[in-house]
Amino acid sequence: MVDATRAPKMSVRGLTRRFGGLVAVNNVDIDLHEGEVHAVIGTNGAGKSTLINMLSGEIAASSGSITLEGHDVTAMPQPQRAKAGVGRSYQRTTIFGEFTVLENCRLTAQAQASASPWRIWENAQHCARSLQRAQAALSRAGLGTHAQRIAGSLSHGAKRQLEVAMCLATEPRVLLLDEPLAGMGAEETERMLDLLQELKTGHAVLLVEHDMDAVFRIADRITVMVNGTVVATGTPDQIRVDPVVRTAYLGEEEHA
Ligand SMILES: Nc1ncnc2c1ncn2[C@@H]1O[C@H](COP(=O)(O)OP(=O)(O)OP(=O)(O)O)[C@@H](O)[C@H]1O
Repeated sequence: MVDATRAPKMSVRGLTRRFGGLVAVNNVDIDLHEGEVHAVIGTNGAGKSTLINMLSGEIAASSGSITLEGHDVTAMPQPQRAKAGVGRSYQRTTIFGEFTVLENCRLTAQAQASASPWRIWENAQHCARSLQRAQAALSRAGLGTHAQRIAGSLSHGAKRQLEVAMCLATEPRVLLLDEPLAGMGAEETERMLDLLQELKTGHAVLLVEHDMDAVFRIADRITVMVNGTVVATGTPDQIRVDPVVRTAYLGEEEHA
C-alpha cells in the first residue's frame, strides 16, 4: 500500500481531450504511486484508451497537465516521454513474430537507449548494456528460459508477457498497461496477475482492464470513468460499495 507522504511518480490534473465536439476525457485528476497498481475502469467509450494515450504522449492533451516525478511532461512527445521513464503496452500484440524473444526485448532496450533510431546497431558498449537490460527484463517477466525461442511461436499468454518484458527493457518508472489480460485463459491470467503484483516494486502501474474480477483482485486503487469523467477513485472495497459507481457502471454485478 502507498505511503501517503511519498510524492506520486505521475500526477495528472484537469486532463481533457476533445475530438471536435466530443469530450473524450474530461477534467481528469489521477496520481500514480510507486508500489501501487492503479486500475482505470469504465464502459466502452468511457475514455480509458484516450487517457492512456495522453499519458504515454501518443496524443496531445487539449488542456490540463501531466507531471512525471515533478517535471511537467504535458507537451513532451512520446519518444522523449518513453526515455524519461514512461513505458506502455498496447491492446494489440506488437511483437516481431519472426525474431527471438530476446531480440524483441533487446530492440526496445536499444531503441530506448540510442540517441537516434539510425544508430541502434553502432556502439558495442551500448549493445552490451541493452543485452543486459533485455535479459533482466525477460527474467523479471518470467520468460528467462524462453529467450532463444522465436516470439511468434509463443502462446498468447507468453506473448503478452513478452510485451510487458519489452516495456520493462526500457527501464520505466511508470508502466501503462492497456488490457494485458485480453484473450487470456485462466492459467495465463493467473501468471500475468502474479507478474503485475511483482511489478509494483519499483514501478507505478496504471492498468486499463475489462476483466473486473482480476481488477478487483489486483488493484490497490481503482478510478472509474463514465463518459470521459471520473466518477470515483478509491480502494476496491470503497469502489465496490460506492453508490454512484454501482448505479453508473457496475449495475447489478457483485464483486464479493
Ligand atoms: N481519434 C478519435 N477521433 C474521434 N473520436 C475519438 C477518437 N478516439 C476516441 N474517440 C472517441 O472518444 C471516446 C472515448 O474513446 P476511448 O477509446 O478512449 O474509450 P475507451 O474507454 O478506451 O473504450 P474501450 O473500452 O471500448 O476501449 C469514444 O466516444 C470514442 O469514439
